Amino acid sequence: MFSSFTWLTVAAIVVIYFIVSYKSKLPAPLPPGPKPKFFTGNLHQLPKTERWVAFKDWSNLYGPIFMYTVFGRKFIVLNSLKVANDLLEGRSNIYSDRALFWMYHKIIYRKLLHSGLNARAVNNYYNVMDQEACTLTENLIATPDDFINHFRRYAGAVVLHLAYGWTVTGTKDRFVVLTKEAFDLTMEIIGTPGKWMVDVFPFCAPRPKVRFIPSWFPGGSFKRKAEEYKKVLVAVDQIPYDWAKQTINSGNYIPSFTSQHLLPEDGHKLDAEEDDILKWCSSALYAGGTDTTVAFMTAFIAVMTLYPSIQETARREVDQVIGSRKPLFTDQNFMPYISALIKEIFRWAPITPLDTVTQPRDEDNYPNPEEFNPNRYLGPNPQLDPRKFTFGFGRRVCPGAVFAEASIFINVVNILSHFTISKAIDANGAEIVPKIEFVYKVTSHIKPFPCSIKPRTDKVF
Ligand code: HEM
Repeated sequence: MFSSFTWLTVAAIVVIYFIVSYKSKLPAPLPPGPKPKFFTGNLHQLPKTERWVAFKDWSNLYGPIFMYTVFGRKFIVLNSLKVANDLLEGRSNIYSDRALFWMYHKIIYRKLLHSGLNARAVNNYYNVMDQEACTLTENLIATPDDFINHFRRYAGAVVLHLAYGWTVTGTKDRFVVLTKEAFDLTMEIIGTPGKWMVDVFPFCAPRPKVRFIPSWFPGGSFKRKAEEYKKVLVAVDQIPYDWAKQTINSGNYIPSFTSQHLLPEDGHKLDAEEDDILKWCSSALYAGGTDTTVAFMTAFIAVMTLYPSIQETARREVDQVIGSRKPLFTDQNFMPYISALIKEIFRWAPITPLDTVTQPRDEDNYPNPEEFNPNRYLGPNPQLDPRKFTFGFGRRVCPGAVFAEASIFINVVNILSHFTISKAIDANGAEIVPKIEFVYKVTSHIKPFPCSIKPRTDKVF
């Protein structure tokens, strides 16, 4: 017979076993954060523009990892470079996932992207960047106030060339219009938390079980919209890709990311699945490569408008190195101030705010963080290079970083070499100081602002 002591011991072991196994099944605890409201979460506390202001306060209260919610969606913020590096570089195998939309066959997908955009591959695209930079100069001379659209045309043209070997003609170019439409829709869907009922109540996603939600149901318009979106998003994946395949098969094609993978040097033929992934990669290039470049170039013009003495220092270096010739990519090695200027724009006007919004305003790495000052990166004790975070971390790092930096460099130098940027003048003859406001979707942009971009009168080309 067992003694009562034995029974008690067995009972205690069983209870402990159940507690331990129950706890091990519980999800890991979520980080702390501000108390959300029942329906809207922390939306009321999120600033519409400089989000890092709220993030900094929350970080002081809750530590470098905290969480906020918007209409039921949870956002975890890593508010220090150390934490981001530890989790996203050191443990990237568990912390690099994205929403399902982005996870599609990720290994092959990333391999293709990185091999198509490494430094050697990017060499092949210098010519197109150069040609499109000339078109940009012509456009800026013709209609300078339209500078943001000109940047969009530039970025679209180089990326469509890179992805498909397509040459953009005019502003109403077929593929530019198609890809822009798809991009805007994507931003609308994934960039505005809680806009769609499906975001707020994920169970409304158009799965067979919930198809019963009628499209006339309040908030159910996502279903109608989803059909429209699907048409555009399928078209943007398929139409340029089919065109590229057709020209590649005809033998009369411009080398591109698509041709590089459809006709690999080892003669390997893609199977149906690889073909699908390649199609998806090519359209991801547009999504990743255009808006980011436009955001950077817009910030560059804003900074040049606000800080004429920085513009002068930068232009002096450009003139010293290139004189009246065209800039070359190798000129970067001889332009430390321009490199510092580009780094400071990356820090001061972060392009991918969800990844990097707080790091640029981190006082430990950047004393007096609000000040725009390229000298941070010059001299014997340079401050942290913002490219360590602006292009993301670990497995999710931007595959287009080399391409982006080359493209940005050539345009910054070209514009400084050809134009003077200054404040616009109002009807009373007074200078208009542009108000810098950021708009957030997936990327962060400075809102359109007035300025004057005029061809230089002090230089003969
Ligand atoms: C200033 C310019 C750019 C910045 C700051 C930037 C930044 C980033 C960041 C932070 C990510 C990772 C996003 C995440 O963690 O989910 C990313 C992804 C990506 N970028 Fe860039 N990017 C730039 C330009 C470009 C260009 C020019 C291209 C193409 C030519 C490009 C292609 C991509 C692609 C395809 C992805 C997705 C990669 C994946 O899904 O694994 N980017 N970019």
